[in-house]
Amino acid sequence: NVTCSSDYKNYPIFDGCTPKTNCRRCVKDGLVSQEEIVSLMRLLQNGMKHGGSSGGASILDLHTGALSKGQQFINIYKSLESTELSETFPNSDMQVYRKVKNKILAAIANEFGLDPKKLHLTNPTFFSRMTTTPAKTQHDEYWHYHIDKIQYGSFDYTSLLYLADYGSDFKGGQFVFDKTTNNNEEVVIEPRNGRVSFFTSGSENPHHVQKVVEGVRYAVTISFTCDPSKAITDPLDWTVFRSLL
Ligand SMILES: O=C(O)CCC(=O)C(=O)O
Ligand SMILES: [Fe+2]
Repeated sequence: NVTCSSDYKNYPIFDGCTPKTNCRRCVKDGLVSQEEIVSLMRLLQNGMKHGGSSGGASILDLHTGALSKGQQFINIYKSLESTELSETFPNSDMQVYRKVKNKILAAIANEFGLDPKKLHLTNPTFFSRMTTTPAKTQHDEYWHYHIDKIQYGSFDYTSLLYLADYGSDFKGGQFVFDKTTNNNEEVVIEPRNGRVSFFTSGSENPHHVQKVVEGVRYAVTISFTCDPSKAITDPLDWTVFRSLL
């Protein structure tokens, strides 16, 4: 448990959801199965084939279609044909993505004693790939100290799902909760395949990612808000998506 910051007061408050006196950090293993990890890695790798940053950090956002490419971002939903899209992101894997998101939402609601209906997915929610390639733009500089609520605004609860193992798939790249005025100790989270870490998004939980010094680090940032006006929807099935074109 950590003492909640007052960051949340600068935003609309949603009773029974907005962190007030119950701020925490939590790590859970075993929530996501190896089979589910395989599906998520397929989505990530298939998507990255069509892009990838020229620097060390690439993202793929399945909600907006944003994909790092070179020094910029493209919208993969606009740049691929609909048949290519359904091959790149099979519906069965997209279903796993939605299911895993719902499991994490349920775990957060349970941990914080919230009604899961009050918690909504928000932007940005994205896959990340971090490598040792030197940064070319600011977007590649993933290692900076930050506070999610300040950086992203809508976030109230941040979750991170790791898709690679620290120590074997990559070296460096540990997640660090930095010291605060109330908390004089750094806490390091070791990324592990299938490990889910979640925490309240305010200044009580400042953090950074150490630079990756070897190998490739894969993760998903899955973000939640209490503000229904900041909610985003799940990516659609391609059969539905295509019928809308
Ligand atoms: O990948 C991680 O461990 C942390 C990423 C992060 O801090 C963020 O997306 O805001
Ligand atoms: Fe963060």
